[in-house]
Amino acid sequence: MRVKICGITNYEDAKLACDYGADALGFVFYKPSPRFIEAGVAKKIIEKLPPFVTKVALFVNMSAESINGAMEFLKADIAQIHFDADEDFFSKLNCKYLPVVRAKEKSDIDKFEENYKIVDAYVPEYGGSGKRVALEWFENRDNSKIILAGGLTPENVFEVGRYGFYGVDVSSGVEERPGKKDKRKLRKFIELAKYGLRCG
Ligand SMILES: O=C(O)c1ccccc1N[C@@H]1O[C@H](COP(=O)(O)O)[C@@H](O)[C@H]1O
Repeated sequence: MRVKICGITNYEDAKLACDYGADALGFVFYKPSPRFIEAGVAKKIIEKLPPFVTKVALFVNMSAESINGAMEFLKADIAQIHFDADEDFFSKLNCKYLPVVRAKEKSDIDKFEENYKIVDAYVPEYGGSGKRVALEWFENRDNSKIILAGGLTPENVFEVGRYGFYGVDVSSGVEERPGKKDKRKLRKFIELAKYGLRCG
């Protein structure tokens, strides 16, 4: 499984995640989040990252025009659209994007059927809440275009291996405090998600 580590706020955490084998890093451009990062700071981190790590910029409730501008400035690879948006909105984006389904019920996970997408648990406030999606919703279906998010930790990531997800996305579950990653949790999460599950 591919692993995205979200909520990167500093180069030290970004470097550690890359060294441990993360496939993607996420930067949160949503001011109320404790993981919010200024665009200028994120840009400097992105410039230093290795070429084979995908740089993801996460947006909440922003216009397509503002997101296009931010993506151009950041030189990030993918925009994570962490709010409900319609086709008209997506058609205005000039960049690669990942829609997020904030799932309240099982039928929600079928949205954006043709796209790669993130499925996160619905919470009224946005993101990084640690709330989980019900895993039984993913039984007996093709999950190969789904990146599972929501409440994943080094302790529970082994549970998701058998569902055939494209990847997993974690933010709060690998932190020592909001906005700061925990070295041991980062390493354990990435190793278990990427390699541990194959043998187990
Ligand atoms: O990480 C944040 O602070 C955040 C803020 C606003 C929207 C989304 C956010 N993070 C995303 O939320 C999910 C689940 O996070 P967690 O692992 O449960 O803490 C994930 O997709 C993050 O990218």
